[in-house]
Amino acid sequence: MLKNLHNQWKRLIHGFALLWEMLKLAWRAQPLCLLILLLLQVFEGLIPVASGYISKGLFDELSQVFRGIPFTQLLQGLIFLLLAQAAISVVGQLTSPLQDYLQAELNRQLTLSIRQALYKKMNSLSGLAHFEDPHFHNTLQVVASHVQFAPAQTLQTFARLLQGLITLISFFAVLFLLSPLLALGLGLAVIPHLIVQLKLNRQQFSLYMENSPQERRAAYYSQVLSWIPFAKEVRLFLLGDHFLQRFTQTTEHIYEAQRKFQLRELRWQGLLSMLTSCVSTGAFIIVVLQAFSGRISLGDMALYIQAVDNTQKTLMSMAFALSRLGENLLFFKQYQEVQALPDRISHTAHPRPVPQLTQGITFRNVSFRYSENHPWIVRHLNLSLPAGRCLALVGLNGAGKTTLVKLLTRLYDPSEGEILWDGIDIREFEPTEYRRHLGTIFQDFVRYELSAQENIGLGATELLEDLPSIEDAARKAGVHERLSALPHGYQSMLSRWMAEETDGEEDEGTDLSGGEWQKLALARMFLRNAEAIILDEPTASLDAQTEYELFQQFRKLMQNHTCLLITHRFSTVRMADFIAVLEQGSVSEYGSHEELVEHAGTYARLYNMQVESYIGKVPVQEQIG
Ligand SMILES: Nc1ncnc2c1ncn2[C@@H]1O[C@H](COP(=O)(O)OP(=O)(O)OP(=O)(O)O)[C@@H](O)[C@H]1O
Repeated sequence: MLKNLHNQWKRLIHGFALLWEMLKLAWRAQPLCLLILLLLQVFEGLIPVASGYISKGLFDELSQVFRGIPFTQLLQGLIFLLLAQAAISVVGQLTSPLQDYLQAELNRQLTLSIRQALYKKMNSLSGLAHFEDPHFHNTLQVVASHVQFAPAQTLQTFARLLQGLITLISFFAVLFLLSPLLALGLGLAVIPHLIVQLKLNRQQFSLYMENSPQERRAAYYSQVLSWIPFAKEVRLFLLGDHFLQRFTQTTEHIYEAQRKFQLRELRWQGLLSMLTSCVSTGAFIIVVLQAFSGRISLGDMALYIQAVDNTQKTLMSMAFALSRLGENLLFFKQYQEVQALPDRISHTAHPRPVPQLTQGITFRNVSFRYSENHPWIVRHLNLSLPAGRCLALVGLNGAGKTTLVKLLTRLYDPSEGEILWDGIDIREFEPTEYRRHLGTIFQDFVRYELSAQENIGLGATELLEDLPSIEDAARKAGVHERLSALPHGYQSMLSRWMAEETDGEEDEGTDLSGGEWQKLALARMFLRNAEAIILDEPTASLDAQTEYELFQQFRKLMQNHTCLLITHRFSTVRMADFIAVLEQGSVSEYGSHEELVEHAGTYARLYNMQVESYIGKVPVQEQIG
């Protein structure tokens, strides 16, 4: 029991420490608003006790009339009391809208600064590991679902607590003067409330964490049902009802857990309300008996009855506010957890400047697995990519080609071994600085729901407004003609979902074909003009002729660039200076196309299989000649 109380106490202290942190953020966001709000709360907290004293005065005046004192003698006091009551009422009414405005302004600033800090933190995580960790997403789910309202609610609740505390202290002092025992009894009656609320808070937090994966699943199903990328397949595979059923089942599962918790809460609150009623009835009886025995005046009785009533109500509302506060502070705790996450990519205290690549990139004895519970994907791999040359990486599905790209781009660091850039371990560079030297396209490149110009311009944000450079990049990727012919040229929105007015004209938005999008992604990479180019299946959606033409041009354009190319199309692979075959996590063959064909190993087998599959359609000479 004592240990339990101690734990509850520790949690309460921790809750207040979190609240203090939140108040510091609010102070930084809008100090003046916060200060005025707090002063207004103190003022509002004193109103009930002031009203209580005015009531006492009125009742005492009234009892004097009953005792035969002429009304005219009492008039002056009566007018003063009525004016004071009117003043309190008017000021109370006036401060209410002001309070609403200040609260809203403070909420806006605080929510914005918390969201900014959250996304800044996300941006600072330079690796992918956290984004693929389910625990991280559970935490993020709680933060993301609360960030819109939790800071505001926390402040409101804090304001209510402060106001309640002022009211409580003032009435408590009044009651203490009447009977210290009575005041103590009322004070002690709140302890069970507090213990139960803290316990319920903890259970609610566990409920959030338990429900978090389900919430994510439900959010995903609702995306599948309503987002454009899923619309085609959902309709053609008739998946609508299936996903609706999954969504409903998952949501009902979440609701069931919430229902159980709320019923438990209801039971406890019912019990506590009975306790409160007993205590306040006892207190009323004591006050009334004191009045009947003549120990206190009629006005005193009115004041004490108000004091008992208000103390109880305030205690109840404070206990409720504490539970709200607890819930919202849990959000803040998760937020702090996200803020404290270390980047899983190593950062050196004294990063070295990234030199221009003159010798090449070398993988030296590199091994990698996604986590200790995952199998090795890359094992003791050695590979070199000479500067200014093009290396094609070949291997079956799942051989680890994309994983190598993730290592080279520092989305992950190798578990063992090192990757060298002109002999320097790439971990000695600052990741962002290092990435400026890379131009990378993944097979799952992003189709930004933005204009054509922005889609290319994002390759080098400093050139976002530089249309000639963007057009030049589009020309290199062979997509300039298509983009120029769009209704609003490069300003056309490549989205039917985010379309808006362009140059004062209605733009319904448009979409590109898969191959055109791929060319656009290539244009984005060309705009970057990086010295090392990494292309992970950049041409999967291009037709054979376009791919052939593009690579002819690509070789010319990339003459002085170092290039790592991953593709399953051997017609493209053979254009590379070197080819490496990846098997069972390491390089099994390395050489030029001719050397590897002659070697008659895996490469030759895969190459011949692909050529044979074309033979019926295209003359052999055209394929291998
Ligand atoms: N984030 C991840 N977490 C755990 N395992 C992963 C992750 N990403 C990839 N893998 C596993 O690593 C292995 C290699 O995947 P990778 O994407 O590197 O292969 P690939 O050679 O590029 O394949 P493909 O030719 O199909 O694109 C696969 O078995 C895959 O299941």
